[in-house]
Amino acid sequence: MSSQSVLASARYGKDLVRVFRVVREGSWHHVVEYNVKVLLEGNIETSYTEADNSVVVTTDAMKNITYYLAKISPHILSPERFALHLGTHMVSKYAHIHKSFVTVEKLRWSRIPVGAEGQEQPHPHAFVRDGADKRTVEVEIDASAGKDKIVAKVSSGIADLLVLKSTGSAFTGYIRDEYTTLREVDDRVFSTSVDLKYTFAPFAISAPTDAKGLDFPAPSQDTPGGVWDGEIVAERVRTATLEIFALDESASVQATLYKMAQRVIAENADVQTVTYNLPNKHYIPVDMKYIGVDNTTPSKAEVFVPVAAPSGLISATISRKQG
Ligand SMILES: O=c1[nH]c(=O)c2[nH]c(=O)[nH]c2[nH]1
Repeated sequence: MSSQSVLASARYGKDLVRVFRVVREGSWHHVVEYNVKVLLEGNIETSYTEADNSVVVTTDAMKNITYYLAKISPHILSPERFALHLGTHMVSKYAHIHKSFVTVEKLRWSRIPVGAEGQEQPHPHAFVRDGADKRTVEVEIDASAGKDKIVAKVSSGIADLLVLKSTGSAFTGYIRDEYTTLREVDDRVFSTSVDLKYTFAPFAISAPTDAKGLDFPAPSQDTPGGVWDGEIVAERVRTATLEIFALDESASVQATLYKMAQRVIAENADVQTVTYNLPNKHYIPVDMKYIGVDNTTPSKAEVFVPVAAPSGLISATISRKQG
């Protein structure tokens, strides 16, 4: 039995580490809430093949390191930088760990506007969950060429950004054959839950420098508005996505997706590729002919059934043209 199998790959760690951090600037507070995943690769094969736990950094320790860095990292307010800090810390702290994979999901906490109508000011320490969408960051730290030759790959994104428009969307001209029952429409409801991911070019990054490995220098080709300013990029991508969704006279989900992606690439010099996954959440006009009421002609359609399943699923990756 043993000669027939080989350990092809192995990776382990902690998932769903929930952490909330407050940073106080006097009475002006900043807060972040993250769901963190930390996975490691390296010389860990024998823990699988020989029950050798001497190579195991416990997943419990990974959770503790996550909380400790949440306490002391100067990068905690940026999910990109926090993930880079955590990932580089893991490979530099443990000699036999060559790669780390850190995922951070950032939940929305926005300042509550208070004050007289039209003169609202953001509250210094009261926040509201003003959307179910999440900002996501995935970092891969590769130290397999040496602890002084670490390469970082970062991709960021948005998940669960639910949008709907009640006009400004048509769908016509598609293949019509014996399987086609869909009616062509010049006006329909368009709703999707945006899931997108954009990648930055890989870059060299130094290991944490002090004895405890608690800080690390910026990436060598740090550029303003790039991975080091992830919040700026994320806000631009969110705004571009929402604006194109609202303003585009949509010919299809595919065509609107492409316009969103083109704007993301045009506005963010450090973004190399962007991938959108757009479910087409169908809203079907109720047929009321049985009672002599027209609710199916697009201009007369007012009552719809939101259909959870099945949904379309339109996806594409758009890259920056080289050269
Ligand atoms: O925007 C759309 N793209 C499709 O590919 C498709 N297919 C379908 O049935 N409805 C739609 N809508």
